[in-house]
Amino acid sequence: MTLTEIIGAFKTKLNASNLLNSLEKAADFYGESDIDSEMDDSGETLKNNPYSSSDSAFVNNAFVNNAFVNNASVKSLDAENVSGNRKVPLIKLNDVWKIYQMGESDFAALRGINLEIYEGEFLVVLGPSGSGKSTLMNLIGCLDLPSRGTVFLNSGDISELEESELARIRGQMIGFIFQSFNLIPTLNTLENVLLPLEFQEEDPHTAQKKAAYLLEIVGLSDKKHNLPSQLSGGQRQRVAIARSLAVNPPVILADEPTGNLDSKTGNYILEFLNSLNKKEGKTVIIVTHDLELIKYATRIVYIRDGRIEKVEECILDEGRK
Ligand SMILES: Nc1ncnc2c1ncn2[C@@H]1O[C@H](COP(=O)(O)OP(=O)(O)OP(=O)(O)O)[C@@H](O)[C@H]1O
Repeated sequence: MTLTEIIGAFKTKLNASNLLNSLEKAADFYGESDIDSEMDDSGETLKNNPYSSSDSAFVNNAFVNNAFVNNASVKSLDAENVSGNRKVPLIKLNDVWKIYQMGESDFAALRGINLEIYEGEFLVVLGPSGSGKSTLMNLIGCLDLPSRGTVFLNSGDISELEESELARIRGQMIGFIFQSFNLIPTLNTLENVLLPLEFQEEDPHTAQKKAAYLLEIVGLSDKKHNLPSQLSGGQRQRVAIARSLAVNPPVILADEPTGNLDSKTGNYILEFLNSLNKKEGKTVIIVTHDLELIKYATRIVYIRDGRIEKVEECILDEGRK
């Protein structure tokens, strides 16, 4: 199987019926009332959902059964090599160290991290400023490589991959939501959301429809032609979320997603991520120092001074689903 075929197997659709709750929340939040008109008679599909033509369900078992890379030289943790019925982790960090050079001296930002992350988790990584959260997120998101130890992404050792392969996996598998939004200042809202689709060489007409659809989901249909500088912080964050969802990635990594937002917008964004996790089955990984976020977590990883201090499993009650 080629890398393209493997990635193709992971490309999934946004399930329209499952998105309705998110849309309804968005409608409530922004005081819009025309969302119902988008539904067909059964109330289950959105007429204009450009993601609904795909034929695969979101949670695809292929995701846990295939390595990213069909390369004999890559260390593999194939299902057959795992004893019993234990699931194969989507992401696995094995004794990971990150050491930054500081002039003559070295600084170890991560010191022997061991962590397994499974498909469908809502993982919250909590820790004080400087504890290594962003460094950890960069490694989980294949944006950086460890100084020592190994990062496996769906059983493939990422350090064995060419940068071009890593970039491709990042582009198609992982939606990043950063504190700084990372929007391109010279591109308007629509163009920013179109960017990853163009990178993926999506057909221009479909790409336009997808971008418009996502801006509708995040309540910014009327801001398509605004530049980032003409948006509020919360609106920029919502554009960043729309862009991160454009290629429908199965994994969403967020670094302080509510960082500088007012509490209403922050809550809306968290509810939206929660909905993507609980209803769409997307794996959500958030690094933060905000204790408020733990109410959404299925697991909490506490990090301090570059080490995992403790890991807590969370049992969700009905009200938090
Ligand atoms: N490129 C770098 N060079 C040197 N030191 C770095 C570099 N990046 C991060 N560090 C150091 O590594 C440590 C961990 O940084 P990191 O950004 O991961 O922390 P954090 O937990 O995300 O902090 P915050 O919550 O303030 O964003 C800090 O002491 C930081 O100063």
